[in-house]
Amino acid sequence: MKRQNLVVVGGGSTYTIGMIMSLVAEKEQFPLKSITFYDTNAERQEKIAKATEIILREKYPELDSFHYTTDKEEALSNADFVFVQIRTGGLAMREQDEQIPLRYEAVGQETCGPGGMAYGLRSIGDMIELVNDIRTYSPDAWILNYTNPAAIVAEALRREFPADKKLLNICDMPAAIMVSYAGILGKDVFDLVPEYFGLNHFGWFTKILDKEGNDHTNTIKRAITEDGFIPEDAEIANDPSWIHTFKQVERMVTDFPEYLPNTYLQYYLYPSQMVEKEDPSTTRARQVINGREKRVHTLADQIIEDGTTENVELEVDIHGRYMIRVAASMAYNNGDIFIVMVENNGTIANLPDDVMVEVPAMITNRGPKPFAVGHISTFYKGLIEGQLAYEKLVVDAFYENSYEKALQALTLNRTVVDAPRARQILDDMIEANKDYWPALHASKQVVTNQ
Ligand SMILES: NC(=O)c1ccc[n+]([C@@H]2O[C@H](COP(=O)([O-])OP(=O)(O)OC[C@H]3O[C@@H](n4cnc5c(N)ncnc54)[C@H](O)[C@@H]3O)[C@@H](O)[C@H]2O)c1
Ligand SMILES: O=P(O)(O)OC[C@H]1O[C@H](O[C@H]2[C@H](O)[C@@H](O)[C@@H](O)O[C@@H]2CO)[C@H](O)[C@@H](O)[C@@H]1O
Ligand SMILES: [Mn+2]
Repeated sequence: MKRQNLVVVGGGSTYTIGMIMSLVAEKEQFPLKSITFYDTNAERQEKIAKATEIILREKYPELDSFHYTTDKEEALSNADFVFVQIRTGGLAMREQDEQIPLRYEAVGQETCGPGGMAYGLRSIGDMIELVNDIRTYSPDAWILNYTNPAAIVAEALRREFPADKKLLNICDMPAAIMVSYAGILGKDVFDLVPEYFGLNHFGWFTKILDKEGNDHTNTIKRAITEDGFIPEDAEIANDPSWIHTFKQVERMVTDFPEYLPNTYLQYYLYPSQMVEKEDPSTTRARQVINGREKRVHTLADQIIEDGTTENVELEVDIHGRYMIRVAASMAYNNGDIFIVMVENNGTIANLPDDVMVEVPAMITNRGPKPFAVGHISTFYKGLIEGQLAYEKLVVDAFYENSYEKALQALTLNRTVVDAPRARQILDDMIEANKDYWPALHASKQVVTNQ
C-alpha cells in the first residue's frame, strides 16, 4: 500500500489531537509517510504540534516525518491529501454568531440560520484562497474539507472550482448519529449502510441496512421512541448540550415518523423552543471555549510537560475515523459507501442539478459516485428548497457584495422569517463582522410609484 503525505490545515484546531489518535488507530487502513500541520496562528498550532510530536514518537514510529509551519509553500508542497479544518474569526466570532440572533429571538447557532450566514461570509474567502494555494503547490492532492458552514462553503467552492474533481466536502454528523444507531443494534458503525438524502446539516435517513442487506430502520425508530436516543461517540457522550440535542430526535421521530432526522433539523422544526432554551451569556461557543478547547489545551500542556503520553487518556472519535475512512477509500479505491456532499446532477431527481446535496456515495479513486435517491416528497422538497435558496443567496451576497441578497437569505430562512427582524440581525452582523466580511452594498434600484 502506498503511504500518503498528509497535510492538516488548521493544525491548531481543537480536533487535531483526536484526528492524530484516529490516524494512529487507522494506520493499517490509511498508512502515512508524513504529516505536516499548517496554521496561520503560530502559537495556537505550536502547542498542539508539540504534543503531537510526542504522541507520534510513541504511537507512530513508522512515520518518516512530522513537521509544522506557518509557511504555505512549505506546508502545501508534495501533499497527497490535505484535510482542511479552519475557523475564520475563531470561537470569539462564533460567540457573536450565536448571540446576535438571540437579541431578536431568532435561533443562535453556528451553522444554522443567521449564524450560518455570518460564519459562511467569513469562511468563503479564506477557503477559496486556500484551495487556490493547494492547487498551486500540490495540483493532484485530494482535498477533504470539513470547514463549516460546510453547506455554504461547498456551494461557493462548487462555483469557484467547477472542474476540480479532487475536492470533497464532508461532515461527521450523519456518522456520529450512526454511532448511536450502531449502539442500539449492537453493531459496529462501519457495518451499517445508510440510505439518506438532504443538504448538509439538513437531511434524513430513509433506511439503515447492514452489509448483509437486513433493514434495521423500524428497530431503530422503535428504540428511539420507546427508550430515547443518546449520543454514544466518546467525544460527545457526556456533553449535556449534545445529550439534549440527541433527545430532540425522539421528538422529531414522534412528530414526523417517516424518516430518521439529522439532529440539526431541530433548529428548523422547533426554532422557538431552541431560542427559549438559550442563555445568551453561555451559548455553545462559550461552552466549547470552557470545555473542549480548555480540555484539549490542558491535555497538550500535560503531554508536553511530561514528555510522554503515559499519564493521559487519549481517545479515538468518529470525527477522525470517518474522515480517514473516506480518505482511505479515495486513496485505495475501496468503494466504501459514505454520506458526502456532491453536486446534485440528478441524484435527487426533483431538485436542480446545480446544487450541493448530501447523499451516500461510493468513494473511489475517481471521486464519489452517488447513489440515485429518486423523487422526494412534498414536505422534504419544500423544506430543502427553502434552505437551498437561503444557501445560494448567501453565496450570491458574497460574490455580488449584495446587502439585498443577504437580507433575502435571512428572510427566507425558517429560523428568521420576519423581514424587519432579518434586517436588524443583518445590520448587527455587518457591524460585528467588519474585519471579515466583504462590504455589502444596497442595490441601486429605485422604487417608484408608477
Ligand atoms: N464538517 C464537520 O462535520 C465538522 C466537524 C467538526 C469541526 N468542523 C469544523 O472544523 C473547523 C475547526 O473547528 P475548531 O472548533 O477546532 O476550531 P479552532 O478555531 O479550534 O481551529 C481552527 C484552526 O484553524 C486556524 N485557521 C484559521 N484560519 C486559517 C487559515 N486561513 N489558514 C490556516 N489556518 C487557519 C486557526 O488558527 C485554528 O488554529 C471549524 O470550521 C469547524 O466548524 C467541521
Ligand atoms: O458545538 P460543537 O463545537 O461541539 O460541535 C459542532 C460540530 O458538531 C458536529 O460535529 C460533532 C460530531 O458529530 C461528533 O462526532 C463529535 O466529533 O463532535 C462533533 C462536535 O464536537 C457537526 O457535524 C460539525 O459540523 C460541528 O462543527
Ligand atoms: Mn457537520
